Amino acid sequence: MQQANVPPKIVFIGGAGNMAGAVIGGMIAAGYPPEQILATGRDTRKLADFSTRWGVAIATDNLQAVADAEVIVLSVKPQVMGALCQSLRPALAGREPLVITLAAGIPLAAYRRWLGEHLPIVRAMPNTPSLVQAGVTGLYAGPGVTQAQRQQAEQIAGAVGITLWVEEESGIDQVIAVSGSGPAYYFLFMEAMIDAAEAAGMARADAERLTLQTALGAAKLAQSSDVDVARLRRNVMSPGGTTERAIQRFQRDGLDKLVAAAMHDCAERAAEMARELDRD
Ligand SMILES: NC(=O)C1=CN([C@@H]2O[C@H](COP(=O)(O)OP(=O)(O)OC[C@H]3O[C@@H](n4cnc5c(N)ncnc54)[C@H](OP(=O)(O)O)[C@@H]3O)[C@@H](O)[C@H]2O)C=CC1
Ligand SMILES: O=C(O)[C@@H]1CCC=N1
Repeated sequence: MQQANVPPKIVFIGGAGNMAGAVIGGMIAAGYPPEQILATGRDTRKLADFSTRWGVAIATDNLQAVADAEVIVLSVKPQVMGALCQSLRPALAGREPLVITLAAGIPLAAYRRWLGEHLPIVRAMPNTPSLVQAGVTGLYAGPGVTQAQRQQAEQIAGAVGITLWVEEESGIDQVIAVSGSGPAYYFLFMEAMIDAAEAAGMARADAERLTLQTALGAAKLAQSSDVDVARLRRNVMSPGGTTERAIQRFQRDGLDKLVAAAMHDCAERAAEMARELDRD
């Protein structure tokens, strides 16, 4: 029985991986007690390093790890999720811990098949900036998830950034295309700017410093501003000036169509992954 004011004991399966690691790091930075977190994995060295960094408990035995967990976060790659869930099933029979899955492209129906119909399951789609508490997490609650369990999911995701609950499961694929995969789009754009600045003669370290601070500044300005991003862009573009010339090039070469097509491909890949599961 959970004591008043003690946050739930959470087990992260695949806890030292990129995504769960970012969520755990962000939660601890936000004050979540590390002793309430258990991270599992297969690589003992990686787990030990992770535990040294964050002070959380670690384990390689998933079945033992979930035995008394109130919340179980599944964060393995989609390709191994089915086998993992089926291996957990015996430990979950007759119990109803909240299961939160971070995986892209696996529908709720598959978890219900693998784990049992009785479990309350939330699909969450976070992103790696959760590590610095600047994350975004999309959330979708399956059947049987209680209001208290929604709040538990919200408490975890809300500790590391902003949250958005979607009413339809397909909304998770839209969240993937915007914020789940989105950090990689910005990193790609930054890489391109750094490479171009270096090619034009700037020292790489200077190019990195200027590019990152510009990205941060633009995002902060947009977040604190009461005008939209199109207006902020126009504020930088003096008529007949330098920015206008650069923006004209982006627009002439179809940046908006390219972005829309890439986001479409991203969401479509999530749907395709779900179809591949059905064929297995
Ligand atoms: N990366 C991202 O930006 C995002 C990822 N996601 C989702 O998060 C999930 C994890 O992705 P990501 O963190 O990038 O992948 P990683 O490969 O970094 O992490 C997965 C972890 O799972 C562990 N693992 C594999 N098999 C088992 C097992 N049987 N038992 C316990 N642990 C196991 C691995 O540990 P070991 O090395 O010890 O085997 C590894 O640390 C995916 O489903 C992905 O769709 C969602 C949103 C964003
Ligand atoms: O690329 C992927 O499949 C995962 C899901 C969202 C971000 N990374």
